[in-house]
Amino acid sequence: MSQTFIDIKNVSFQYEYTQVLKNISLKVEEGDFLAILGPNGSGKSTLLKLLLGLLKPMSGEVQLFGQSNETFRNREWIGYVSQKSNAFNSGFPATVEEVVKSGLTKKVGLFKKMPKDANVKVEEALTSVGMEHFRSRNIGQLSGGQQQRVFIARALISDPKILILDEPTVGIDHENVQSFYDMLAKLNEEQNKTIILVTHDVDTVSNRISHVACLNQTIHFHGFKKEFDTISQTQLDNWYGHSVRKIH
Ligand SMILES: Nc1ncnc2c1ncn2[C@@H]1O[C@H](COP(=O)(O)OP(=O)(O)OP(=O)(O)O)[C@@H](O)[C@H]1O
Repeated sequence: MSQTFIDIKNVSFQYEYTQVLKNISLKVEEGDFLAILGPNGSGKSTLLKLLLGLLKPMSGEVQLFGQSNETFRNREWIGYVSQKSNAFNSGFPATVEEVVKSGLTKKVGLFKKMPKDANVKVEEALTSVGMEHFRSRNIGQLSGGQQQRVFIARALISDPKILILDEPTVGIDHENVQSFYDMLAKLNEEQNKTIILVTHDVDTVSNRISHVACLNQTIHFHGFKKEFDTISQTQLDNWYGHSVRKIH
């Protein structure tokens, strides 16, 4: 039986004056490949920050691997790639290898020595995202989509159980979005990574995803991708507050 990795129980959150999330309940099981969809400002990044323990709910509780987020210590089990991580200018002085290796500091600590097999781990992580031939390249000389893959490799190097990606397809052109999802699906299927990705773009939700959650202050829908496909355009427009395109 699969294990519940994330259990969000009736969580509400507000910044000083703005109520952002109301009574959110959501479970993520081991092996899920979940897309969280919602318009700009619907609370997606805030929800991720609550999951990562960067914010605390006003009410309700977030449990990670059966433990309260407050006391959860195995942070290396969760790999996170933030929004706009792929925004280096061409002169940025770091190679792909250096960027990926820096992901190990989460596991070994900032001032500890790198493990002997660090180079092998870099190779494995880069191969997982199809970037093994770019190891010596300067990070700033890669395209947005290639940089995004490198940051996923950086998150993968500490062998997380969950990979959380905030709007990873922003800046990737349409032809490459599908191969990007294929790469994520491979991580999900072959390496059993549970994946949560956030996007405000209904268009980019690929069939490779197993589950979809629609968020706009509350969770309007959470279920299998094939159930999501049966939701009417009008219903989606209502949740979004404006017209959205759903492309099959
Ligand atoms: N630090 C903050 N202080 C006050 N309000 C904030 C803060 N961060 C976000 N907000 C507000 O909370 C709401 C939700 O923001 P959030 O970034 O979670 O939305 P989002 O769904 O990720 O949006 P986007 O798709 O544009 O990235 C917005 O109205 C935003 O202006």
